[in-house]
Amino acid sequence: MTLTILCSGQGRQHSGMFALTGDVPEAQALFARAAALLGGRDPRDIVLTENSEALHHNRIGQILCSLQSLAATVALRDVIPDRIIVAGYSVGEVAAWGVAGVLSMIDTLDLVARRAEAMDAASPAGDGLLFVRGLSREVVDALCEKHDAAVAIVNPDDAFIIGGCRKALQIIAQKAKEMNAVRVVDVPVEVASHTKRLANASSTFREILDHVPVTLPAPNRVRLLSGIDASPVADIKIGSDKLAAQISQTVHWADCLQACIEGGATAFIELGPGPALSGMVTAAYPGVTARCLDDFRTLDGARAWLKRYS
Ligand SMILES: CC(C)(COP(=O)(O)OP(=O)(O)OC[C@H]1O[C@@H](n2cnc3c(N)ncnc32)[C@H](O)[C@@H]1OP(=O)(O)O)[C@@H](O)C(=O)NCCC(=O)NCCSC(=O)CC(=O)O
Repeated sequence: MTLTILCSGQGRQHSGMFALTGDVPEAQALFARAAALLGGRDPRDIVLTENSEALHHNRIGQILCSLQSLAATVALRDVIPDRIIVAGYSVGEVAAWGVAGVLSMIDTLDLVARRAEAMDAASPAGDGLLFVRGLSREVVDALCEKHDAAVAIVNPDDAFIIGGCRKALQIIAQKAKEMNAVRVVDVPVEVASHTKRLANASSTFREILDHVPVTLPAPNRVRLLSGIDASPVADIKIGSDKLAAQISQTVHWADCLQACIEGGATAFIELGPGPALSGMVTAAYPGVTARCLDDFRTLDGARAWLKRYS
């Protein structure tokens, strides 16, 4: 039995997201660091007091999502097995490096903040992401080419995240509906992540990575995957190149999940806000168990479930 930990990307931040992790003593240093990165405001207060729009601003969103993956990991550390696969979706890939022990958790949070700043600096105002399910890759590519957008993330089962300026995304959404796409939804993310529009942010982030201590390969029984090609991350230079490149290159998430399955994954837990990734696993691999932290009412419930795999 092999457990896979999935670290969420932006989009599902919510007021109750720290209900299980906020009081965990081992996570207090992480909450304190996140507060320092958020201008002295405690992330637990931010999620309770700010509206949904504020929680989905790029920099705040990246910090909140990553903080939750890291806090949940320290909270559940005693029941996380040594042998795991770790993969992160979008900004979750940086958190995955922290979860895998390749970066210190504090460095991970700092890096996420710097990544967000580089992306905000590089991003034209009014950019965003759109979700489309039910059209082929060829059709989606053609729509993107025509309207100056690009496939940001390839999800399982003909589901795509498309990045571009909101005006272009509106036109693509309309056309996709006319073509009978099964589902078309705006994603509450305010940058066109994983598209060439953020090429400058990749370069900036690559330089930043050179100044952070990285321990690669990961500990013996930890397999860490790269989002852009689903291969194991084993080398510092190549790994850093890919982690920076993913800011402006398509993430092949369907391939990543398939690599987890081929690597022996029999159960998945999503550590982050919301059920987006665990839901994708359940839909794409019906025989595999997938849960997210938000499925549990208590940390003890999550712990009991994880004990089956430790
Ligand atoms: C965009 C979404 C809200 C779309 O989810 P939805 O649930 O609305 O849509 P969906 O198509 O998956 O599911 C709709 C219905 O179809 C069903 N369904 C699911 N999979 C199916 C399949 N393969 N075939 C047929 N039906 C399927 C579901 O059960 C659901 O049923 P029913 O309706 O019966 O329930 C979600 O994918 C999401 O939250 N994604 C995470 C956000 C994201 O992608 N963020 C980008 C990160 S970028 C980032 O992080 C930037 C950075 O920093 O780099």
